[in-house]
Amino acid sequence: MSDFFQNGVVTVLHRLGQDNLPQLEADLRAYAETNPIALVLPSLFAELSRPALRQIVATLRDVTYLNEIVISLDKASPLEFRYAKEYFSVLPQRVRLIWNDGPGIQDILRRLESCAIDIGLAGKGRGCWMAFGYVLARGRSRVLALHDCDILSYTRHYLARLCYPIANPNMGYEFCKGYYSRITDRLHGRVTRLFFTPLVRSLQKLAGPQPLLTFLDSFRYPLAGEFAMVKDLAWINRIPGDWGLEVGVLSEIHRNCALRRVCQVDIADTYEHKHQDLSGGDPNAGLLKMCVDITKALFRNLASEGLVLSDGVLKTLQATYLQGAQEAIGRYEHDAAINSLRFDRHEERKAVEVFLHGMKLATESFQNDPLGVPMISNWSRVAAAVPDVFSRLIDVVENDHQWDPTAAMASVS
Ligand SMILES: O=C(O)[C@H](O)COP(=O)(O)O
Repeated sequence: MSDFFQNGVVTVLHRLGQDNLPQLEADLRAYAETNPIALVLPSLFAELSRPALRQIVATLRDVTYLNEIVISLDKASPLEFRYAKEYFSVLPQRVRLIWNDGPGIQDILRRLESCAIDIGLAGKGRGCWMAFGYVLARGRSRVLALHDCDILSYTRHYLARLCYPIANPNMGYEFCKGYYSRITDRLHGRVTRLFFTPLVRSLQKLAGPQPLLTFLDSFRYPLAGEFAMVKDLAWINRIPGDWGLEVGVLSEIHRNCALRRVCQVDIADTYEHKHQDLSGGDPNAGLLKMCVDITKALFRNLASEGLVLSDGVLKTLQATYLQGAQEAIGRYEHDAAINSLRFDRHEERKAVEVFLHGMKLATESFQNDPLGVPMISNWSRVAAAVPDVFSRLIDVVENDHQWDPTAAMASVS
C-alpha cells in the first residue's frame, strides 16, 4: 500500500518504506519473553496434500518467536490423524494437534452438550474455539494468532506483522485483523468487494448510523481469516456456531473491546488462496453458502444490537444492495484498467446475481428463525459449567499425541 491514510474508526497500521522483517522478528523474540505467542491453524485433513500448507509449514520452520503451534484438524480418520502428526512433526516449535473427529474430543463435546452448552456445528468455527480452549487450558501463551491454511502466497511477513501489534506491550492493542489486496492478473476477493461492503453500506443507508455497521465498514478486508488477539478475549468471546465466523468474531470484538484497543494491519502486498466456485445452484456450497451465512450472521448481530429489521427494510435492502453492487463493479473496472489487470464485467455481474440470491435465502431464513444456530458458548461459561473441562482437554490432546493407531490395531489382531 502506498498511502498512510486513516479511514474509519479502527486504527490502520500500513506497510511503509523498506522491508523490516529482521527487525520485526527480533522485536517479537524479545516481546515473546513476556507475551508468549500461540499460533492456531484450523485445517482440514485434505489441505495436507495441497501446496499452500506445504509452503506454510516450510516457512514456519524458520519462525523463532512462537511459543506453540496448535493445529485444529477436521475430517481426519485415525490413520489420517497419524499421518498429520508426522506431517507437522518437522516443525521445531511445540506442536499439538487437536483431532476434532477423534473419540476423545467427541467425548468432551457430548459432555458439554449434556450440560446445556452450545457447541455449534462441526467446522472451522468450532475448530478454532476448541484450539482456543486448549491454549487457555495450558495457560502458557498470552497472545493468540490465527490464519487459514490455504494461503498460497504465505511468507514470514504475514505472521510477524499480524502478531506484532498484540505482542508489543507498548501498543496496548487487544485485537488485530490482517488486510491485503487479493490480486493476481485480476482482482479477486469477490465476496468482500461485491457483496459484503455494498451490503454493509446499503444497511447504513437504510438504517442510519449504527455503531456496529460503522465498525465493520472500517475494516479494509473484513472477511480476512487472519487475526491476533490477547488470550483474555478467548475467554469472553462467543464464536458463531455456523459459518459466519469472520462477521461473528468482529461483532464480538465490537461488543467486548474499546475501539482504541482494536487495529488492522497490512500484512502483505498481495494474498492468493484457494478460490471457491460461485455454486450458483447449491445453497450449501461455494461462495453462495458463504454469502448466506455472512448475511445471517450480520442480521442476527444487528438485531441483537437492537436494530429492527422489518419486512419493509429487508425488501428495500435487496434493491439498495443491487444498486450499490453495480456501482462497485464500475469502480473496480476502473481500478483494474489503470493497473492493467484483467476484468470480466460479465463474471462480476454473475457473481452479484448469485450474491443477491444468497441474500434472499438468508432473509427468508432470518425471518423464519431470527436467532438461527446459537453461538458457541464462551470458555468462561464452559469452565463454569464443566469445571474439569480444561484438564480433560489437555489429557485428550496429550493421549492423542502419544497414540499410534497402527500399534493399537496390531495389538487387537
Ligand atoms: O474474500 C472473499 O471475498 C472470498 O473469500 C472470496 O474470495 P476470492 O474471490 O478471492 O475467491
